[in-house]
Amino acid sequence: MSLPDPSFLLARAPVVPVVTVPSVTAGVKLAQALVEGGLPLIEVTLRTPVALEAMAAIAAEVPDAIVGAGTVTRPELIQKSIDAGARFLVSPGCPPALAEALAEAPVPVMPGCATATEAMTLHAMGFPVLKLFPAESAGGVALIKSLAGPLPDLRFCPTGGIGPANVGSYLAQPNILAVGGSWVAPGEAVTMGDWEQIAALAKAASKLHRAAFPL
Ligand SMILES: O=C(O)C(=O)C[C@H](O)[C@H](O)COP(=O)(O)O
Repeated sequence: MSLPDPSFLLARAPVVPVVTVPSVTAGVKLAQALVEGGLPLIEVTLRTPVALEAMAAIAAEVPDAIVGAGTVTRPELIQKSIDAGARFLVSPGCPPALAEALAEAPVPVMPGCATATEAMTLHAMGFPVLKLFPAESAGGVALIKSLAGPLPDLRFCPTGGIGPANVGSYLAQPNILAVGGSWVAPGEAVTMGDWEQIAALAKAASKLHRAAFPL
């Protein structure tokens, strides 16, 4: 069985900003800055009360943004996210009931895994691209390289602990399509409304080279 494939979305940018929005207005401004910097894919974490509303506002007001929902930890968040305009879904981990519900979603999903067993379970369910989370503490680039041998068909979008210092080594792996991270939208810059800084960080990230998608 094959499920909707996130690869065509991830082809758009090497970095998926993982953003936590304090308000709807900040979410829209943040999305505009990220798009301006060249990062159209935006994962809005469902960690703040305004997250769904902010996602809907981004979908309506920032037409070049491709907004998705992150921190999808419970099945009931799937339809709510899609109703709010999410075009992809991301989960930090994947207990069986959540994995089964995500496998029914009509949009591409990147379910989270951190071990070979979790990756194999999700792959057997038909998910073609997995989030590796928390990437750095779970084993980082070494883990991704190790998984490439026995699981050559799997592709990853690692997230957690990735930043300017190590992003290049992740994107050099052919089984990594893109990485996720919050470093392009630092909380302080969001709070201060420093959209120029965020656009500049996004611009630098958008130019990163990926082994999986030769430019
Ligand atoms: O909220 C979720 O769904 C998550 O899975 C966690 C995020 O992906 C990480 O918090 C981003 O990691 P950092 O770039 O290290 O900040």
